[in-house]
Amino acid sequence: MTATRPEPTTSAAEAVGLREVVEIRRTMPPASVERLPGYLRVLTDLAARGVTSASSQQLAELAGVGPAQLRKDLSHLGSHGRRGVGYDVDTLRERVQSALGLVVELRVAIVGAGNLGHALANYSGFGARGFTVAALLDSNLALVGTEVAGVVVEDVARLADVVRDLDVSIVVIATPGEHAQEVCDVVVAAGVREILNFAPRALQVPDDVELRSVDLGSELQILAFHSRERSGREAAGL
Ligand SMILES: NC(=O)c1ccc[n+]([C@@H]2O[C@H](COP(=O)([O-])OP(=O)(O)OC[C@H]3O[C@@H](n4cnc5c(N)ncnc54)[C@H](O)[C@@H]3O)[C@@H](O)[C@H]2O)c1
Repeated sequence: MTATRPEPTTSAAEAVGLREVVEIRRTMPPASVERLPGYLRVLTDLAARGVTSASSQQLAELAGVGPAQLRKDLSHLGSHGRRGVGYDVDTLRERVQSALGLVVELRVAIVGAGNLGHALANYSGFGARGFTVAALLDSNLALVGTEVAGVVVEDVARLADVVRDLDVSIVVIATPGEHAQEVCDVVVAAGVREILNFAPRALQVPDDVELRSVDLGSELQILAFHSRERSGREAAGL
């Protein structure tokens, strides 16, 4: 494993302060939290283009939300745009990053180095959003020792060591569904509290573990439902 630990960045933490971050997390409505990654993406793009300030109208348009919604969400961070000037892009970006806990780069391990594991490990966009794929693990010994995107695949039997040694805080499960719960149990036992599951299984985790599941198939089915509904309405002349 060649990955080195990232240097902690303190500027964002200083900008908001740990106690304030805890308070923001406690009081911010979950729906507002869900929109923060979108705001962060917009602010990161603007900063990369050298834009230093932006109005709520501009930010809202880029993020695909209403300006009133955006102002309300950002007010939970204690950020209020200045009339005629708007928001300072760098300061707001630091606040959003800080509220999301991205003051240090978070280290992710992917369990399952198959098609999906490869695709995720090769995705170059994580770095810009505060994540490093630090480890890739698999039970297939033919894959162990091979390299994907500069990361050497480890035996999943070493998961607890890898989590500890590489300071992994988020694990992505990309194994077949029938193995996902056993993998999940090992991940939880290794002390990981944030899990992103791609396997088509409803996983059971303790209350203090945050589990999110991604299911592109369900998303497509929902789009298919809307497509059918629209065709039906059009056919009926409604
Ligand atoms: N959520 C989505 O939108 C979405 C999209 C694509 C795939 N998937 C799911 O992601 C999973 C992976 O898909 P894929 O195409 O990469 O499959 P794949 O068969 O190419 O890869 C699965 C990998 O998991 C490994 N594995 C099996 N059991 C394991 C265990 N106990 N511990 C560690 N590794 C183990 C296998 O050796 C293999 O390398 C599947 O469950 C699939 O249904 C979900």
